Amino acid sequence: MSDTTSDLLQVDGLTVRYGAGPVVHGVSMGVASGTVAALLGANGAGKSSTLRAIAGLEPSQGRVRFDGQDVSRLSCAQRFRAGIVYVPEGRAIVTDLSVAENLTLGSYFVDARTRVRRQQMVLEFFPEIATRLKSPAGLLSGGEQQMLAIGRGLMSGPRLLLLDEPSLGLAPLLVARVYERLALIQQEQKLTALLVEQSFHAAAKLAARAWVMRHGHIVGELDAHALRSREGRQQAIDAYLGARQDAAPTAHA
Ligand SMILES: Nc1ncnc2c1ncn2[C@@H]1O[C@H](COP(=O)(O)OP(=O)(O)OP(=O)(O)O)[C@@H](O)[C@H]1O
Repeated sequence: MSDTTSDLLQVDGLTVRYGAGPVVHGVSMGVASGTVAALLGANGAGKSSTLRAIAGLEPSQGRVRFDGQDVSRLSCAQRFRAGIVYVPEGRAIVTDLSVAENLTLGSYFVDARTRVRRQQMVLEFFPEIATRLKSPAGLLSGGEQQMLAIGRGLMSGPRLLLLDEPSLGLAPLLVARVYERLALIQQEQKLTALLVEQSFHAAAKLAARAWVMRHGHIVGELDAHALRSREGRQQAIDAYLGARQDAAPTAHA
């Protein structure tokens, strides 16, 4: 597993349990500063639980280090203030509030000047919502709501963005559009992000590293080369399905 001192996020032996048995079993991973990494896997593999535990939204065992500091005992609010920002799946925006108000929610604790600057930046990345600032967020299309959810995350000035399945429920064209924007943000803002995806295709274009989860375990790790090769794709699919245990993807660090 990747675990170098240059990693902004280091996770060691993370275990999450809701009832008796764990749904995430001792997961370890590292995300380097300025890179996007992905957690891949089928429904119920434990991806969201892992991401939510890193954000401090689920109780967990193991260690989460952020920028060299052990944040394992910090609350989700303290982790948020440290710069760990979780963008939930399902475009969890406040539908009754306007687009502008939703963006403000993401920057509640910053001064007005910073808020204006960040909003300008977000609207440049997502011009689709720039003309809809006064509309109730619930009237946006699915893709626009996802853009708003990511935009709200960016408003808080994240040092690490935790993106829970940005492609969920979107048509392929919209998935491509959302991922294009994420690539642009990564390029221009040197964003560090860990994203959870079921769609290998979507994540493979953006991520520099990925882990495949199955039944709460990491069963494979892919580097940028493997993510973009046909062979790597097949290995990941096999690992998703548990089809060829002997062919699970291996590290290319
Ligand atoms: N709050 C909860 N209480 C009890 N069990 C839960 C809870 N959240 C998730 N689980 C269970 O934990 C396991 C892992 O779920 P998780 O959502 O982390 O998987 P996932 O890989 O993100 O799946 P999906 O892609 O469908 O969201 C599943 O068996 C799920 O039913």
